[in-house]
Parts: sequence; structure tokens; C-alpha cells
Amino acid sequence: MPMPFHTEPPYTHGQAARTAILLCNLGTPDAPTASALRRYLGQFLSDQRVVEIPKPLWWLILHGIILRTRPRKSAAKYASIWTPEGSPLAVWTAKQAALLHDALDDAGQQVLVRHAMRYGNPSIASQLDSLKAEGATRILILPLYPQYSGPTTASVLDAVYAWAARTRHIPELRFVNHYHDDAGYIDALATSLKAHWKHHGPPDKLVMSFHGVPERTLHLGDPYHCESHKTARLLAERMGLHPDDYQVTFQSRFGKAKWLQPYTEPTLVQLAQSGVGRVDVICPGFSSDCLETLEEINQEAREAFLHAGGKEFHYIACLNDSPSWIAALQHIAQQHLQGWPTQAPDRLAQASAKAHALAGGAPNGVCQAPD
Ligand SMILES: C=CC1=C(C)c2cc3[nH]c(cc4nc(cc5[nH]c(cc1n2)c(C)c5CCC(=O)O)C(CCC(=O)O)=C4C)c(C)c3C=C
Ligand SMILES: [Fe+2]
Ligand SMILES: [Fe+2]
Repeated sequence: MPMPFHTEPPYTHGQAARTAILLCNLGTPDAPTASALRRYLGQFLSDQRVVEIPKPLWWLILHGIILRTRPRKSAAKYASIWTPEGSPLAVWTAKQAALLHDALDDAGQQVLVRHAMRYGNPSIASQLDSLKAEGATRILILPLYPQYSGPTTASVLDAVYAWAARTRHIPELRFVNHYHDDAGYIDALATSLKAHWKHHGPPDKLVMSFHGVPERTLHLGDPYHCESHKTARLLAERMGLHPDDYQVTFQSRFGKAKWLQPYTEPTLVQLAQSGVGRVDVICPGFSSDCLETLEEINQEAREAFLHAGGKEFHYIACLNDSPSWIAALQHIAQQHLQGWPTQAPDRLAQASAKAHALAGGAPNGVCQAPD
């Protein structure tokens, strides 16, 4: 009796091999509730890329303290930014994938574009499984983090490698490592600033706030700090700013350890106290608005600045679905897709079917080499 060798959905005879892009973001809770936050934070904060404290000790702190108190507090913050469509991070990420697909399609490149979340849903493994089931044999992993860091970019790659480790027939995989100095990305940020300043004029100080990481990761070789500063310098140059016109800060500190400095909120308070009337805050490291920008910056930091005597606080929205950002993503994707076929699938299917007809077909009509 013939053995059923296939442990995964096989390519059916004549099915086209497809090229795909998986946009990967951090993830977000499924609902602004304490139970959803406990699940999300439990997964997020168990990742050794995110918290580099030895496991037994961290497990006790995480389960004994953090997951008992933080979910309720964080849920209240999420509730303040939640939209009828869901969490802003999830809404924007899905929209970016759809717009990137359409932009590539308009350029004559038919590729599958999906999004996945490192924590929460849809997971990286589930999206890779479904891409494979749709015939993807070449997958470009594009993390939505312009600056490389261990907790973000490397953690996405860990999830991809973990999926690959349990997959028999691994598709060709490519990874975008970073694009902190990509001209299109810098242009997209400059376009946001120009649009804002066209109506409001420039501020007394522009604060460029990046998510923080523990300072020791810099000394251990993480390029995040330097890449963030390079993004800031390129944006300033692009805007013709003098070094005194702007400041780079790091936000979202977690725990008691020293993180990258200067910290965003204390800097804003100092600026207000030293007589700076108007600040504009932009968050170039976040490709879409999320809790860290909408709540931490646009609510908490705004209040701290105004409370300390500042007069005007302008928050400049993330790149989200802005056309210049989608064009930048398209260009970044195209650079990394070079050499991979991106024609219409029906043309590939015809070529594949013809090849099989010439070769006499595959046993049982099952084909594991569709190109
Ligand atoms: C515990 C350590 C954390 C590290 C290190 C860290 C790095 C890091 N994070 C982002 C981007 C985002 N973080 C977001 C939320 C968030 N981050 C942490 C902790 C660390 N992040 C926590 C606990 C949370 C959850 C919210 C809370 O309870 O405070 C988000 C927003 C997600 C959303 O749902 O909107 C983003 C985006 C980067 C880029 C980064 C390192 C460079
Ligand atoms: Fe974070
Ligand atoms: Fe540096």
C-alpha cells in the first residue's frame, strides 16, 4: 500500500509557486480587559529577548508580582485608546499590509502580503502556515521596526526560525534586518513634519522620542541606540534643523534598571521648566500609532509638559497609512524581493502545468516542485 508521506498540505499539481511578504509587528491584546492583558503580557514578558533576567528569578517576579497587578492598570490605558475596529496597532498593521499589497499590484507585482504579530494574534506561525497552504514558496519577512533591536527584530526572527524548525519543506526565506536610514523612510517622516509645520509653523523644540531598551543592551552590542540616533540625525538634516532645534529621547521605561537616556517625560518637564513654550513630539521608531504613542505620549507626556508650565504640546502622528510611508515600504520590499518571480500566478501556473505535462506528471497528482 502506498505510504501517505505528506505531513503537510502538499502543493497540488499545477498550483503556482507564490512569492509572499509577511509584515511583522509586536502585537497587542485582543481586548482592553485585564484577562486579555494577562495573556498578552504573559507571552510578551516571558520572551527572553525582551526581559534578559535569568529565568527562575524572572518567572517568580513575573508570575508573583507583575501579572497580578499590571494587567488591570494596562487594560485601563488600552481602554482609553481602543477604537471601534480594535486596538490601533492591529488596525494600522492590517491596513499597511493591504495597502502594500495594492501598491505592489499597481506596480505589476503579484505577491501575497499578510501581517503577523510576535505576541497575540494573528501569530507568525499561523500566518506562515497559511501562506504555505496558499502556495508561498518564497517569503520575505519584513519587521515593522525601522531600527534593529534584540527585543523586536531578533525576536521576530526567533519566531520564524521556531516555525521553520518544525516545518518539513521550508520556503525560501529572506529577512529585512533594519531600514533606519532608508531614504524613503526618512522622506516619509519629513513629509509628516512638513505637513504639520505648514499649518502650525515650527516648534521651539522638536522631541524625537524612541521606545527605550535597557542601557546594558547597548554595551552588549545591540545597535538600537545608534540606529535611533542615526534616524534622528538624517531626519534633522533632511529638515535643515540645527542640533539645538531637536532632542532625541527614549520612552516607555520598564522596571528599575537604567534604560537608554535621556528619558522622554522628564526631558519634556525640564524643557517646560526652562521656558520652552511649544514642543512637537514625533515617534519615528513606531511605524504605527499604539498604546506607547497615543496614551504615553499624547496623553501622559502632554499632561506632564503642560503641568510643568509648557504652553503648547503637539503630537505628530506615526506614519500609519500615509502614502509616502506605503511607498517607502514598497521600495524596501522591492529591494529585498530582487531575483524572486513576482508575476501573475496564473502565468506561473501555466508554466508549471506545462513542465509537468512534459515530465509525465507527478505520482498521485501531487507535486512538491511546482515551479
Ligand atoms: C519589558 C521590557 C520591554 C522592552 C525591552 C521593550 C522594547 C520595545 N518595545 C517596542 C515597541 C512597543 N512596545 C509596546 C508596549 C509594551 N512594551 C513593553 C515592554 C518592553 N518593550 C510592555 C510591557 C508593553 C505593553 C504595555 C504595557 O503594559 O505597558 C508597544 C505597544 C503595543 C500596543 O498594543 O499598542 C510597542 C509598539 C520597541 C520598538 C522596543 C524596542 C526597541
Ligand atoms: Fe515595548
Ligand atoms: Fe550609540
